[in-house]
Amino acid sequence: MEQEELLRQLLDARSPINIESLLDTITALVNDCKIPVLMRMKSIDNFINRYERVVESLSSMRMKACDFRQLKVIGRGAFGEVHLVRHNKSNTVYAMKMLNKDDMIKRADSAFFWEERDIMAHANSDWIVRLQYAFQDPRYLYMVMEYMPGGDLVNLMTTYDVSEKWTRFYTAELVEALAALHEMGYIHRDVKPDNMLISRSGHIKLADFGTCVKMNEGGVVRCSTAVGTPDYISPEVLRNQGQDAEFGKEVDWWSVGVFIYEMLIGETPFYAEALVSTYTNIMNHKTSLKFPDDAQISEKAKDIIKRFLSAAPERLGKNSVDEIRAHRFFVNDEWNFSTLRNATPPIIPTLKSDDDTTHFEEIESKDRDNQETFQLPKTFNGNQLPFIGFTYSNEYSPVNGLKNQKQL
Ligand SMILES: CN(C)[C@H]1CCc2nc(NC(=O)c3cccc([C@H]4CCCN4C(=O)Nc4cccc(C#N)c4)c3)sc2C1
Repeated sequence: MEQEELLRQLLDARSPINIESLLDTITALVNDCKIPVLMRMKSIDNFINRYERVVESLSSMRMKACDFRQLKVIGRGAFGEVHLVRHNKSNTVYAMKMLNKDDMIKRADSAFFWEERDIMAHANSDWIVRLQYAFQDPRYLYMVMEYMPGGDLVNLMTTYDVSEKWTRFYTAELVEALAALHEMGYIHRDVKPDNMLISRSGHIKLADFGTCVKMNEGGVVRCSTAVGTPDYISPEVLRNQGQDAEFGKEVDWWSVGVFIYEMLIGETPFYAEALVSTYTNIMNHKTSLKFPDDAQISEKAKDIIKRFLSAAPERLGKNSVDEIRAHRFFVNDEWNFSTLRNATPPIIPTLKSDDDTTHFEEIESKDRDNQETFQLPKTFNGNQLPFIGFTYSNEYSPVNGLKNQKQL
């Protein structure tokens, strides 16, 4: 029986001792010990002599960056970039996010990517960008994700004057996407147009889950760091900065209110030159929330914005997603929440090819990966340990290969 159970864990993509994780472990150990000062110790020198070539040949057989052709930089974040790439073997185009391990170690910030990896790997939802592969080398983590050729909603808002009809459609899709994420037990905490991407069909998906956090059984999160982008952050997350605060998924519904306002008015409701003034406006939202007199915005749009931009206990969505879906702002004669996925989106991206990037801003690549920025550590720091278990494949991998064998 133990044999069976052990074999099951080796083949289970979610098990910490699945084969991909064990291969990560031996690779990490060799990379962390293969430094001259450590190899003066006999036991380490013997270990490296036995395993160095094993790990080299292993790495040549596993997925690596050069299996992909870099086509274009399509995005940049705090610890890395997203590139449009083409997989040499399948010729398929993907968005490949690269996170710099050195930066994460230096900033002691090397755990946020687990939620992003797990959500995109296991969501299996039309509303969440899918992870095809995750792999790594001594310098970077790589997430190979589906390419969203329509770009993000920031780009859409700067390209078009968004009508209430369009806003209704994108807000409904955002509500469904957040409902799916909350259903998985996560709060996003950084909902903003930059994280809503348009697929080839014109429907949107949530992306960039670095700020996500798992709710506990009570559906709340105890966490002091205020994470998120100032303009979209809810008052309760702001107020409790530093102290151990408890908040729930309603923080995401606040951001939906900011999103609707921004699409209809053209700027965020609490924007101010100085950051501290933005915070003050958010804390005093009861008095600071204003609609410009010349804004063409319907009463029902104003109402839903006010219902989202209210204190947590009475915020729309606090009790259920259905109370959001029932709001009269969404009433229209073309779709409802159950037919939304089949409705015709406002914009269907016109694409000349599968690697068309016209809907993404030009970004020059910061090619910092020249060697000198990468100095060998002086002693064993275990710098590769935080990344063990990150490697994942949505399809063929040693794990699935073994699973498909008859004898298992
Ligand atoms: C402070 N700690 C705790 C952490 C809080 C959360 C966090 N997130 C980070 N994130 C990053 O460092 C990062 C790197 C590249 C791109 C992107 C996004 C921002 C720009 C575009 N982007 C993105 O993910 N795009 C994307 C994603 C999926 C598909 C497609 C396509 N097509 C495009 C983010 S660093 C960091 C620190």
